[in-house]
Amino acid sequence: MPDDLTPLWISLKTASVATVLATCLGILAAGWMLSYRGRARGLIDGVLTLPLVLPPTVVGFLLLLLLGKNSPIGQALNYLGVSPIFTWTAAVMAATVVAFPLVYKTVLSALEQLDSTLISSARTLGASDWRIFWQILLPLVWPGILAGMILAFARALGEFGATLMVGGSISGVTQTIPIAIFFAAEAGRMGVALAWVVLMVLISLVVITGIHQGSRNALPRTVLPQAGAQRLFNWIYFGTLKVNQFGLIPAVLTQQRRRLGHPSAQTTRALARSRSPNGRGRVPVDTAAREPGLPQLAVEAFPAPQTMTTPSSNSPTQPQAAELVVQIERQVPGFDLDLQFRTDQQPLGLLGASGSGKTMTLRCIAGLDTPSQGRIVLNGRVLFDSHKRINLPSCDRNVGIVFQNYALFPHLTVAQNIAFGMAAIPKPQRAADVVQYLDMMDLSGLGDRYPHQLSGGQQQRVALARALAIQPDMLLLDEPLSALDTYLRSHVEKLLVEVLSEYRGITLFITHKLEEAYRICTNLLVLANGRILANGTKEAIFQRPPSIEVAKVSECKNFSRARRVDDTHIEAIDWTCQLAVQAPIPADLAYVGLRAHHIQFVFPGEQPNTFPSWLAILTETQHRVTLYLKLHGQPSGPHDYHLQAEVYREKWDRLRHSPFPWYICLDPARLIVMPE
Ligand SMILES: Nc1ncnc2c1ncn2[C@@H]1O[C@H](COP(=O)(O)OP(=O)(O)OP(=O)(O)O)[C@@H](O)[C@H]1O
Repeated sequence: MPDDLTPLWISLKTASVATVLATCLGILAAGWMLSYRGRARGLIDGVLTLPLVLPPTVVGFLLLLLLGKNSPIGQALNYLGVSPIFTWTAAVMAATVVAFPLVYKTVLSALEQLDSTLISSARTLGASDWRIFWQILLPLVWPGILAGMILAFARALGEFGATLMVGGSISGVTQTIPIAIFFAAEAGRMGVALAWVVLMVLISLVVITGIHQGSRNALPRTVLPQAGAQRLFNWIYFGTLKVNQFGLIPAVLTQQRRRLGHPSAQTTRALARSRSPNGRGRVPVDTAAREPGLPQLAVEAFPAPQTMTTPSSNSPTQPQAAELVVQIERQVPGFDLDLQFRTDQQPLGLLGASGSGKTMTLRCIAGLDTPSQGRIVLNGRVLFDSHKRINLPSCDRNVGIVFQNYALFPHLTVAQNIAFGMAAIPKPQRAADVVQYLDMMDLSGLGDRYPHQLSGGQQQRVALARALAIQPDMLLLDEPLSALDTYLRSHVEKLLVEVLSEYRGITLFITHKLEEAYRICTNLLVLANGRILANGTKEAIFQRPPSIEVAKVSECKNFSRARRVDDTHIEAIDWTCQLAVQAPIPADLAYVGLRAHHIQFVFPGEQPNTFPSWLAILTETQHRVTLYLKLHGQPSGPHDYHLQAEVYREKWDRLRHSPFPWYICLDPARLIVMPE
């Protein structure tokens, strides 16, 4: 056994201080690197990682060059009467430098694996980069940080070469265990060296066990809130440091529930009503970039009704109509977005095939993406103007966004999620608001749960409540129902329709499903390849699609090339028939279309455009049957058909027993004529 244990205490002291320093520097460097997208990223990352791959003696030599008496830094320190070389400080520096990359790399990879929509959500909820870092990123990568710290401690504890170079082997000052082992072995004191080795092995085993535990905690994000380390972190951040912002909410919620006596859903729906076009947003009116010539924004355009107990109700002023004007271009490799549209308070549905640019449009409007050029004006407030170099950060746009994957903060409770964007509202009022949002979204009693303890539909309602809670001037809903099953979808959709009917701001609703857009939205914007194909009321787009592309997006199933015969007749080339039409025939007529459910089964000679048809094949759902019909003659196989007709089961049950041919009427009033 060694007679002098000071190397043990020096090692532990040095490794502990170095771990703390390396952790602070590593977290800061990783946080900065996460947002840095410059060209030098690879080079900077390489430099920061270098101590991990360089031999420790090289690191020590470089430190000597940097801090030695002949270096500018060394001379400056000398001038100040400080000389770190061959002191305990030098040993700490050496250990910090070699341990730093382990924290930096571990934290950076943990940050990079985080769902980016969490950061986007936090931004649109008004959080600054600093707040996002402390309240979202850091808690979520806490297990990763822990693992990085343990690795850093192990590395610092075993440090030898660099320490020897800059700290030397001063007994009782810089002589750590590895140095003590080296000199004991060199002096032939093998027993002492062995005793130090056994001690190091024991310490290393403890560290390895710690790493194992740390990595177990770091695994599934959904179990994080249950993890002890995460609880501790939440307690530190949200229970102590941020107690005023979050920690009190559950307690206040309970009090408020009692005080408010569970306000009825009817009453609390009034919350949505208060979302005026320029409601009580976080962006102070006078600090927002303003469209020249446009009237001053009303801060509280739609006063809350008497029953409403919303917190931040200011005195009512003159309402101003909600309006969003978008004129943007965005070029990325392989895709070119070029849009111009204007919308008002009526919900606008963005329809289009996958990759048509719907999400990119939303991200540009929310400030999560920057258009190459153009301008975006919301209620007279210029959010983006490439000519005037205006680009409001998303935290100042007052735009609520709901993502397809909900993007709820997994380490915060439901109440804390909803309250996240309400930092500017006084605490008691904020707590009352949260209660009302929970009630409004039929989530009463779930405020203390974590997102992973909720069903998909409940999570989506929390996401909607969280977006509404910032009282946004605009709601952006990116396929909010697509991850839900049929039952939940119709439930959440009903709630959404109710909320939107009360909401006074702009709503953009992205979906692939025409029926969903039709039920929720008043107007539709049809996109393809980054361009607008159609923009108008849903009825107009549905009844008179301006092109075959729009007709296809609007789920028209039957098309034929067409030629004009006279003012009221066309020839349907693919259907091999002449058709009477009611709509004006465009000069450059190219196609005729008919929706599957508009095909009627009639008696011969009853109506115009009636033709005999035979069944090629059919498909069925529980309610509807799709019949693939061949006109004028019997089909040669299942793929030989002209038209698809959709009928309800009851109709099919009557029709199926009728002998062929079945006579179908292509109603002149229903035929869609489309130009080239
Ligand atoms: N940051 C980016 N860099 C390069 N290409 C991008 C970027 N963001 C989007 N794109 C491309 O732009 C196109 C439009 O993407 P976008 O996500 O807007 O489509 P979408 O209509 O929302 O599709 P979906 O309905 O599948 O979500 C796609 O081809 C996509 O690959």
